[in-house]
Amino acid sequence: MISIEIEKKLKAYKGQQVLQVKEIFPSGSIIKIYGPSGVGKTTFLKTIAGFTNPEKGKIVVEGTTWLDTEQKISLPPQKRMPGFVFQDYALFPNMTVIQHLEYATGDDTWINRLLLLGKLEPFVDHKPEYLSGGQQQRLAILRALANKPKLLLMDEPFSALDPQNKMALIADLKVLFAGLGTTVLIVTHNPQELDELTTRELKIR
Ligand SMILES: Nc1ncnc2c1ncn2[C@@H]1O[C@H](COP(=O)(O)OP(=O)(O)OP(=O)(O)O)[C@@H](O)[C@H]1O
Repeated sequence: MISIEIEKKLKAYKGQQVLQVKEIFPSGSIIKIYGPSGVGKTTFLKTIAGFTNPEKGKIVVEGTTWLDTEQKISLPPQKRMPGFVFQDYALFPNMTVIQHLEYATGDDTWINRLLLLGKLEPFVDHKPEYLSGGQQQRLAILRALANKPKLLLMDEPFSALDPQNKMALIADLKVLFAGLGTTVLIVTHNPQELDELTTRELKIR
């Protein structure tokens, strides 16, 4: 189970905006997160991962307290280590596809399964600049899955994929998430396209 209660002031251009979320997600649930532009969806994911802190809040993931502002507990990102698919991918420019995955895991069987899922086997020796936008985005997804995280945070993870690749990948991910029992939070601008995959939704207003 993942329990999240946060209150965070956003650096809004005009006025004061507060991101406020109080939710409990069962383990293994897949949640789509949506809401107006600028409401704080990306900031919400970054707060869970520990890249930024809220003024008030408590985050408990599978029995471990990641954050408790009252108790002055805030685990650093490297101790939380959820899988994270960044909106801009954040790939390593000097690493090939295979090196991105080997950096996160030594499990070659798992790496091969991921490469197949992302249709990236022909490109294992390519660095990001020699991949298309869609291939880069798929690599970002595979890298986030490489260490089989219990919690996966995805920020607009399918935005660069054509409809056919998107549908195929979503179907494969559904099976893979179920196998891992991973809880997945997916920020999307297009909630309908995730109907097949997600089991819950969270609207941030
Ligand atoms: N670390 C931070 N602390 C406080 N405010 C932040 C932080 N990072 C971003 N913000 C502010 O939070 C607001 C929301 O940004 P964010 O990117 O989270 O929105 P979003 O809902 O993901 O938007 P979009 O749908 O357009 O991607 C912006 O006004 C931004 O300036």
